[in-house]
Amino acid sequence: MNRPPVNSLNTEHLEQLHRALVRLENEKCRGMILSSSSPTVFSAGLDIREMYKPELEKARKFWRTLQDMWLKLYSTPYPTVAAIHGHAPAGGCLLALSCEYRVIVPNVKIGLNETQLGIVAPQWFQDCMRNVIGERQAEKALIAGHMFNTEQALQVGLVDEVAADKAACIARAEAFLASQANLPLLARKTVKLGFRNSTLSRLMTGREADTKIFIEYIFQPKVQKGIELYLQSLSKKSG
Ligand SMILES: CCCCC/C=C\C/C=C\CC/C=C/CC(=O)SCCNC(=O)CCNC(=O)[C@H](O)C(C)(C)COP(=O)(O)OP(=O)(O)OC[C@H]1O[C@@H](n2cnc3c(N)ncnc32)[C@H](O)[C@@H]1OP(=O)(O)O
Repeated sequence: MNRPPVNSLNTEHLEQLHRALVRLENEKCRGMILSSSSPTVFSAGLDIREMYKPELEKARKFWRTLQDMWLKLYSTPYPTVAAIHGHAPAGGCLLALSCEYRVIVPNVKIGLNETQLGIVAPQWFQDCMRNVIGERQAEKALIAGHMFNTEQALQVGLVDEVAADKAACIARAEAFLASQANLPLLARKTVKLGFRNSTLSRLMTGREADTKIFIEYIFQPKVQKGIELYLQSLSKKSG
């Protein structure tokens, strides 16, 4: 990902990611490392400005593009690793959770923090967390909107490994891909999709309902007010 300053996910960036995933699949790619050009941020999650006083059709397109990108990422036939050498809140955490393996560096925060922002992580975000860290830990983390530090993320199983820095993180991600290289492709893909099928189907069969929930939620005046205040707090911080 290369969308400075924080790889926030707007419609255009989501479309780029989706196109890249389609191309990798068409080219029969043998593995992907999802990484960031930023030295300190993996991805800041959804671009909050896409949800602030949006036009209805633009908001719908934004959400559908996110769904398209995630459905592709979660179901890739090739192995995927997230090299998390920077913070990964909310949608950034979703990207990492959607890969098959996660390597992180020290001093990083990662988690689905939506509750803390006064919004609710959609069901499929929650499913991804549950699938990785289990029901009990996911429930606790989601209710609190907890951001895990590196050590906590490793302890709870949210990530698989800690590497010293970006170079080591990429090297460990490559090592994971190498460990998968000799597995028969069809068998590997079939098992992966078997594990992920119920989560994928839940969104695929409920896409319109999911979009409707998103639209109804973000268009509430009190939610808009919360988004406005959050945006102000973010830009005050950097200003
Ligand atoms: C089961 C039933 C379900 C029902 C569900 C119903 C409805 C669902 C409805 C809504 C769900 C919506 C889901 C949302 C998921 C998300 O991803 S929301 C996004 C959450 N992201 C965050 O909270 C991260 C915020 N950012 C940060 O914490 C920090 O920026 C950082 C990532 C840790 C990096 O810090 P750093 O110090 O390096 O950078 P700055 O903070 O100075 O930021 C630089 C610059 O970037 C802007 N910015 C940061 N994050 C975002 C963002 N996510 N979107 C847009 N812009 C962002 C920041 O404002 C600065 O801008 P500048 O002032 O112009 O320089």
